Amino acid sequence: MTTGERARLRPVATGQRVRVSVPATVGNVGPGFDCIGLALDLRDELTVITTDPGAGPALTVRVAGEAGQDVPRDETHLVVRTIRRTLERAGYRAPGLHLDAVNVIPHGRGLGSSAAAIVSGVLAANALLPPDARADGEETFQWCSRLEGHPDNVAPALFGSLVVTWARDDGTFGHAVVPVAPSISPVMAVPAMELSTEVSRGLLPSSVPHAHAAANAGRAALLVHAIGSAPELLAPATRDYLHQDARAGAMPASAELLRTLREQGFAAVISGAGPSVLTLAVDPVQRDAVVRAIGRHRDETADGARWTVRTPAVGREGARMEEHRGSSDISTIIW
Ligand SMILES: Nc1ncnc2c1ncn2[C@@H]1O[C@H](COP(=O)(O)OP(=O)(O)O)[C@@H](O)[C@H]1O
Ligand SMILES: N[C@@H](CCOP(=O)(O)O)C(=O)O
Repeated sequence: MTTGERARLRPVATGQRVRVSVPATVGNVGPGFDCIGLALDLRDELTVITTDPGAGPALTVRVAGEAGQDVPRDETHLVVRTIRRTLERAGYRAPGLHLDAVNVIPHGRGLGSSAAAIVSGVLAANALLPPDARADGEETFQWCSRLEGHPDNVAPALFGSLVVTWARDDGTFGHAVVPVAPSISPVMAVPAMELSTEVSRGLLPSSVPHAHAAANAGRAALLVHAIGSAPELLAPATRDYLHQDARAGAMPASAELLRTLREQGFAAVISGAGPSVLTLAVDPVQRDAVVRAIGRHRDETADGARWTVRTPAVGREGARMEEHRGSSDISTIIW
């Protein structure tokens, strides 16, 4: 944006307060590379207030929880950058901004923290705009996907549940939400190490054998059936042929845990680009068995991964956006 264009941006109203909550997401879910994602009930919370810059600093950022010490507090903060870009795209700017973030989603572990940050920023910015300048749901999905690059994270972050996405010929994305069978119980094993999505994507081959592509198509189709109405098929339905082996060298402990769990018949996958390992248990009884199996693996192997095990429910609700008017607690849910 040129200086002249920037000067023409209109300020959004000061004194607005919006709150957004966005779930963690598991990209790929095994064979759904870059196109299937699942929301988990682990949610980042963000409050954004527009302030009068004459009365204090132009930007203040408060962060608690995951990566609280690591993320920047300035204009380079991912949510701040996203808010600014989204306002500018609509012809507006923020006079002064205060952000209050409570992060629950671990960073760089394959749980879609960057998608959650981008979705939070886009929804917050949209709510700060005058109603007639706001983007609708479809436009919001396209813009978030463009900023993030991975619709398999963005779609479940926005809409919840399991979502199948596809690239249209014109470069936009479609999405279809698939209900998840009520008994399905996720188990997430999160290692201490981080792996950036960018680094993990750099390990992928530029082409794959036709037989692998064909086998993968069968498993991805089966996944959509299994997750909705046939959880007993989840183990074969989560077999991937496109990305997990290629990335294993960057996360050997995750690859080893994945192998151990799949050998026991559990539906384990690398979560997103890794290095966390997600298992979709068919019901809560199997979920407890998976947790015990991870515990045994941890005791028997000195892999140094320092696994943390979490059992969040499926995120049946996507992002939630509340707009607060004035100083009262009365809010309107607008997403
Ligand atoms: N809530 C957040 N606030 C600020 N930056 C964030 C937030 N979430 C993610 N990020 C940025 O995104 C990076 C992680 O993104 P990525 O490598 O795609 O991993 P993943 O999305 O799997 O957690 C973090 O290191 C941080 O720079
Ligand atoms: N389809 C993407 C998913 C990346 O998810 P993240 O949570 O690791 O950012 C990929 O496999 O690269």
